Amino acid sequence: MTGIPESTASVALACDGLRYAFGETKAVDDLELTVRAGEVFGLLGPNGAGKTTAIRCITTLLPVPGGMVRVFGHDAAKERMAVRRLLGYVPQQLSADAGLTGRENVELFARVFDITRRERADRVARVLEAVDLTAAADRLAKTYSGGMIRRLELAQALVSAPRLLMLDEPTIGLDPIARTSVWEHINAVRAATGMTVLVTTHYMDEADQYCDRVALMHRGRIHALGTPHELRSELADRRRAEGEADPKPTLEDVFRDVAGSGLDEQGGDFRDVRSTRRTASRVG
Ligand SMILES: Nc1ncnc2c1ncn2[C@@H]1O[C@H](COP(=O)(O)OP(=O)(O)OP(=O)(O)O)[C@@H](O)[C@H]1O
Repeated sequence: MTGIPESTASVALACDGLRYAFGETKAVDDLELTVRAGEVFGLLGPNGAGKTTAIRCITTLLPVPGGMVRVFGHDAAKERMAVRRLLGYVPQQLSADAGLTGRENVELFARVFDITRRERADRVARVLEAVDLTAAADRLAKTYSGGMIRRLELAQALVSAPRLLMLDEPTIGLDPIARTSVWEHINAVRAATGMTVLVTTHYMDEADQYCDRVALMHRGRIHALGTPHELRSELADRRRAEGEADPKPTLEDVFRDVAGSGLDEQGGDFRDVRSTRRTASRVG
């Protein structure tokens, strides 16, 4: 942990001792996490680490049975509607309707968020433009590529102008060009609006490149936290002290070092991108 005191104004998300269990399985186990306003924060971990469960608690889709979650100071257990209004959420599962056009999909979300009729068309057009889907807006989503669908889902989440955008594995199953495009759009919107982004990913190279800070989660807890550079440098220093000549650890090396052999016991892997979740095939 960084140990830097955070003023309330600069904190987008605070989890304090968050716990969530499915029966005997402690999915989230005393999670301590602070995400600063305006940063892109990566929550990383192997399959089953507890990332999605934590995200569901933060988004109020699951209750908060133990500990505390605050989004911009609002208690996720007691002020659920206030928290929901501040959040945009792109889940792992498909959230676009293949039988609607891109524009209709985003309009649906605008209605759910009670955006007035007068404002709606303009807002929908603006977020479609922000994710580069203006030209394809009136085509059915089932004709979109995997990358376009992810950008459409991004537009759906952005239409309510969230202050905290939560993305659960936004680039899973996409080719490298589509992955870069999704990240470029996330970054452009962040630069334009100052929103905070919390993202989970199994792609360590993406986390290294695009996240301001990352937390390495394993078995429901955070085991390391810092900028990707800090985490890599710490491991390099340790390896150098152990006699390695010119260590150049990757973020994946850091995670293997933190999680140890437990990773293999769990059968989890950072690159375990299940083909069944391929975005394109989910829609087709
Ligand atoms: N609905 C559920 N019922 C029972 N156990 C569950 C349920 N959802 C998750 N779990 C268990 O809780 C633990 C955390 O799962 P979770 O999906 O939060 O992990 P994750 O880090 O998001 O994994 P992935 O990277 O595969 O999405 C795992 O042991 C999982 O098997």
